[in-house]
Amino acid sequence: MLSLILIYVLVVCLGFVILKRARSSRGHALPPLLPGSLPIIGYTIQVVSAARNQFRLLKAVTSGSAEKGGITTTTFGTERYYFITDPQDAVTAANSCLQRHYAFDFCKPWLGDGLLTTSAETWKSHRKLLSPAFSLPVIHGLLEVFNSQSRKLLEEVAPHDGKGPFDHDVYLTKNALETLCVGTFGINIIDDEKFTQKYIKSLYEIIPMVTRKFVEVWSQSDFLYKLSGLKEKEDQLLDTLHSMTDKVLQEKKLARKGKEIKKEVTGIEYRPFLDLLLDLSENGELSDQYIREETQTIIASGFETTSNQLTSTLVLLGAHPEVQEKMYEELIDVLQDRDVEKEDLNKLVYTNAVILESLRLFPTVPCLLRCVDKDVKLKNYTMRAGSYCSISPLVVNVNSPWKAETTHFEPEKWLNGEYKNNSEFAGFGLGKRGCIGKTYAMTMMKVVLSHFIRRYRVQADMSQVRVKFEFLLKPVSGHEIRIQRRN
Ligand code: HEM
Repeated sequence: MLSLILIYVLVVCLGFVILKRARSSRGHALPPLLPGSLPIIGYTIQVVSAARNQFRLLKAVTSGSAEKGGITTTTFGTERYYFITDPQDAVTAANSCLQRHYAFDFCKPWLGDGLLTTSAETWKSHRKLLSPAFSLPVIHGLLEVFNSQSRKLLEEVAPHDGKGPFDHDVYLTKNALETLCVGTFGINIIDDEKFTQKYIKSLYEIIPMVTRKFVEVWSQSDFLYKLSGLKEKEDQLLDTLHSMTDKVLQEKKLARKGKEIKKEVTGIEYRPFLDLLLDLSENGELSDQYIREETQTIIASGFETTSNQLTSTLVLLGAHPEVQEKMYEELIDVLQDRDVEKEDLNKLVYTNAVILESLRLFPTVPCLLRCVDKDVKLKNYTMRAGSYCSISPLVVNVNSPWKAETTHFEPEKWLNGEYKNNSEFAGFGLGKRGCIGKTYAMTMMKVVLSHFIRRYRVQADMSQVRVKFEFLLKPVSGHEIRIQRRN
């Protein structure tokens, strides 16, 4: 009797899946199947078995789609996914699908309804409100902070000068968090070293918990999540992460009391991020809750991305001494031994190409996941409403098969026109909902590298580098560098 019931349930489930699939492709030819997809269950086995190695999964879907001409499709559970690596289709998809994938909802207990996680309906007004705080004049106003933070970093790593390899990521992460707080929030709360370390540790722990929820489907049930003890752990981590935001807001409000806030940089009126929000809150236009969520979002998205990209860039430079020397020559030529000023930024063309090349090979954000909430017409296919799409900068950036694990690092290609930093370059995302912090990140990374490479000669061995993917692509071992002070 029990086996009959089981067979009946199985048949009903299968019928449901087939019906849903038929509806999701109705009237439109589907793109080629992602290699490895099985009938009915699609890519479910691969996704579930990749819970602890999502990088392998990302690599498989990315190279599979590139091989099949730039777009493939498969299913996971009852849901249809499109994998896009064709550059033009990627731009169309990114501009048409503004709603992020439901996996971002798993971050909501942490980031609330901030810019990164907010729905497509509310996104436009949030973005309009925050954009002025990331404009060029504001970023130019932060150059002093970027320069002094970079000098601080040089002193912090000095004990490793002339010694063996060390994990520079630890120093870059702390420094980038500090820079973000001083620059974007206008306060230094990082005096409390233990507090910062606890914050960074909690961040490193919560990210895998959140990303695993996507593939470990059982943990999406509140009941099972609670039962497994993971909910309690998540709440503890959230306490630490939220206390950082509270500390930032508390200190900032104190610092503003009775103080005239700087209004002008380069003759154009600007407001740093947190001042802009607090001004609006004093006028009653924004709630405290909104400010808290946006502050959390900027902390979460603004420091590990840049530090991570810098970690990879230094490894690449360390493994390519000829590139490093060429960059050093440019830096000496433009800057000699002084700080970076705003007029210098456009003159550092080779340094700029080095950063872009690092973003091409090791895109810190290697996957853009969106909901397809209406039919979207691409060059040769139409994505059906009610499905999901994944765009991978890994291949979009080069329009050729996967190269990220090779040591093929050639910044020159950005200068001779082979690669173009145009609207199809996906290192900072694509289209309207791309990275709001792009100018901040590019400027900050340029300043840090300009100080670092002028002070130290860097050595690294790329052959041992191992990376992982948990929202961000991150080197986890073999990425250590050696430094030697230049004369
Ligand atoms: C190397 C550094 C960085 C890289 C590679 C990077 C990359 C990206 C990418 C690819 C996206 C789009 C994600 C998607 O479409 O799903 C994005 C969005 C975003 N980034 Fe960045 N980012 C960097 C630095 C920053 C910084 C410094 C900040 C803030 C200070 C920031 C804040 C954000 C925010 C708030 C969003 C969401 C934008 C929106 O939904 O409108 N990022 N970033």
